[in-house]
Amino acid sequence: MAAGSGTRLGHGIPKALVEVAGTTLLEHALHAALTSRVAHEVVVVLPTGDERLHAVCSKIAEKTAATVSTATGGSSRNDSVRAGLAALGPVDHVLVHDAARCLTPADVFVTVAEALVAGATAVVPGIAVADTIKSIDPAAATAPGLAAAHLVTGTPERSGLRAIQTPQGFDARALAAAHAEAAALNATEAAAITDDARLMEVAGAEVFVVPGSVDAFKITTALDLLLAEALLASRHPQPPFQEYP
Ligand SMILES: Nc1ccn([C@@H]2O[C@H](COP(=O)(O)OP(=O)(O)OP(=O)(O)O)[C@@H](O)[C@H]2O)c(=O)n1
Ligand SMILES: C[C@](O)(CO)[C@H](O)COP(=O)(O)O
Repeated sequence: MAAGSGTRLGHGIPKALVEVAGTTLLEHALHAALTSRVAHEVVVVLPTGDERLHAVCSKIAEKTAATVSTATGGSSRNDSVRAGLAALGPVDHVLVHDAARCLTPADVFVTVAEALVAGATAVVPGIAVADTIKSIDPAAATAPGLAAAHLVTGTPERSGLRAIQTPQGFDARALAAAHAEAAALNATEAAAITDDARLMEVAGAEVFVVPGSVDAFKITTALDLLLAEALLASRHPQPPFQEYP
């Protein structure tokens, strides 16, 4: 998924085109996906008409035996996922990945794919939560003199929480059906669906969490980009990547 605008990153270009260690986020993401060898077909969902990102996909397509094609994303991540699914050929399983999580190690793709092959309908990578998480009611009135404060409504037990990442893996037909049902959601309901696994939960499917990676963080703000640069400096091989499986 590479059709986002990268507003929070603030580079004024699609986030997938932003570079880390001289290579675009998109190429980093595709490098991991292709290195994992779990996919024979890759559909890259891009912003409307961005030739630079199409050029990245064309360059990579020449270096891999996998089929690499593109689709045009929509105004929301869910719209973009639907566009990608529509462009995919007939498959049993599908992994949906955020290009923004471009440093996700290849073995996370393998872990998700293996769980699908073992029979899971929906599988997401996740990591333990380091912070204490509290729920709030954003709509509740704040106390006088506490304008920026929100009343805490609960503290879920941290051991029962996971920070969820991508790639998220699914039975392809089940995911397509869940997305078809989601088209009937109103804007508020749709905005509450922040990952594909939630759609599957709403559709009544069992969703399993498998181990993710701290390297699979989502590049959202400038701080994340600094972290990505530091992480890449510790990795080998360094980009640019010369070949793909
Ligand atoms: N309409 C959209 C929105 C998001 N995405 C993708 O979904 C992933 C997660 O989205 P996010 O991190 O929010 O990316 P942006 O939407 O680009 O970021 P922002 O919200 O800051 O604009 C990203 O890989 C992004 O490219 C997408 O394909 N289509
Ligand atoms: C799909 C996701 O990366 C799982 O954590 C996350 O929900 C994407 O959120 P965003 O607001 O669309 O970046």
